[in-house]
Amino acid sequence: MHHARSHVAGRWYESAGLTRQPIFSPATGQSIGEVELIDAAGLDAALASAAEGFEVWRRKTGYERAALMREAVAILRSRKGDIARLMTLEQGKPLADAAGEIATSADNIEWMAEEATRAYGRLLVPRTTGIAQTVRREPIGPVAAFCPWNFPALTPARKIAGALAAGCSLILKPSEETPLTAAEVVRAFLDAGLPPHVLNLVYGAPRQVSEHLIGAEAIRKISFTGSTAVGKQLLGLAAQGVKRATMELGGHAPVIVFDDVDPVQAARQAVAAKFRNAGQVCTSPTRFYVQRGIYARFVDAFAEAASTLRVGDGLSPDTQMGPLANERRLEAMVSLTAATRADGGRLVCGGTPLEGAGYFFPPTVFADVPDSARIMNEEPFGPIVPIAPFDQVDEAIRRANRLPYGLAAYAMTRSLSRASLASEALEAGMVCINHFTVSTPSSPFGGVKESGYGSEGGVEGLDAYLVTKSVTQRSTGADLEA
Ligand SMILES: NC(=O)C1=CN([C@@H]2O[C@H](COP(=O)(O)OP(=O)(O)OC[C@H]3O[C@@H](n4cnc5c(N)ncnc54)[C@H](O)[C@@H]3O)[C@@H](O)[C@H]2O)C=CC1
Ligand SMILES: O=Cc1ccc(S(=O)(=O)O)cc1
Repeated sequence: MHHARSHVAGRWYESAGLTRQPIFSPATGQSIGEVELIDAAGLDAALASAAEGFEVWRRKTGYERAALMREAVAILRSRKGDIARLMTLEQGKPLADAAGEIATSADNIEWMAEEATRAYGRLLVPRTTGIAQTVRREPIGPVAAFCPWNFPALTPARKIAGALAAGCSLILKPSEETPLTAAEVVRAFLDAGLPPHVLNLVYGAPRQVSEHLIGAEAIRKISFTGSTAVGKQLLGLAAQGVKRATMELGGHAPVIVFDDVDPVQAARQAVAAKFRNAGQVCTSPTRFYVQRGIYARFVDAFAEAASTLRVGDGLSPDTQMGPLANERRLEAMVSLTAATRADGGRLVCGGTPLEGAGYFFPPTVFADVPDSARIMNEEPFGPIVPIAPFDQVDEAIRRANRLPYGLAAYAMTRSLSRASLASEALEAGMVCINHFTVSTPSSPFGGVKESGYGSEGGVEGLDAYLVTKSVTQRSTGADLEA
């Protein structure tokens, strides 16, 4: 059995009477261990620790921070196989995807470590002699970072990387549903020699933890990845203390497939992206608008590729799509399938939960889904996909932009002018043309509209943890001489 507990002020946190919560394997529905939920005293200790850690870490040079981060990267890479197994066990995704996520996490930390040496300020040209004007970039302060369960390593890694590179300390609250992987990411930094107090790890009742931490004076910035609904609550709390926030919230990514592409190739490429992590990805290609000339062939090819995906336990090497991460998502898929049928969608494949233990739902494809359907408006966050035809280019763009979300958007075309039009007109923080890899370590990851604001990754991901100070210094003049 596995056991997860908070790590506060340089120690694994222990206290009598802490509530314990089971950790479930999504592949079996059975408990694989427990996570201890921190109490208020533990949160206060984490706050004091983060304040102390900030004073230590901000004084390190960018080169010292980078060296430590690179050491953590080496440790993560050396433990990739073991951590990936834990991730698959508690989250469900196929082992190869879990290993890929650890590799990507390491790449992100490595890239941000290099960026730690480039947090340049500016030297301004003064208007008066005897004046030196500089712009300094300084770490914002202790950060509270909240992560969900769909990317149990990458989301913590991105937040830790940006904060540490900038010189901030952190209190990280991963999802209590996938606590084991996040603990291993933190352990890599501790084993690399990160000074105590710089990175605190807490598991707890989410609302209690976020209210306690965001309301505390010590915390200067929050970073949250999760649903738009929870993001709005946390933003409200942050506003009370005028605290900076990075918000990576929900999405409902449109995919516009123009009639100049090969529908079979396009469908196969889209299937691999759509069912990655069983569709539980905020940037998942979600609503497909396919130009009428290739619509029928695209739907057929999509359904064929989707229905031949091998669904099973992520620990099995044959598995291409694992279970949903928790029972709530399975229930949500059953409900959304019924709603999409009732809303006029034509079921092409899937639609019924797989028999047996675990939270398995098959790749499910609906065609002819009207924009009024619930699934065209609510983030499905699972392996169900609605497809609809369109006729005119401007119609497709308008329908793609009609939701309050703006995280990722995709277009497939061989036409340069259509590609340029889509890049410009789609209201999203990330646009991909003819592929589905929305992010790399150097690219800013973030959304617009109700998908949030701020970015992780890229130079923007470092900037998110820095404040700007303008310093004007006059050389000592005769008037000040003793
Ligand atoms: N942007 C993303 O990557 C994610 C988006 N979601 C969205 O949320 C929907 C529902 O997901 P659920 O986990 O069932 O529900 P949820 O919205 O309650 O939770 C989402 C995440 O936020 C955390 N959370 C919830 N309340 C919190 C609070 N008061 N303070 C701090 N953290 C809090 C949870 O621990 C979880 O990790 C999904 O269908 C999807 O639309 C969920 C996970 C990740
Ligand atoms: O849901 C969050 C999320 C989405 C995408 C990626 S990736 O960069 O495409 O791996 C990671 C996390």
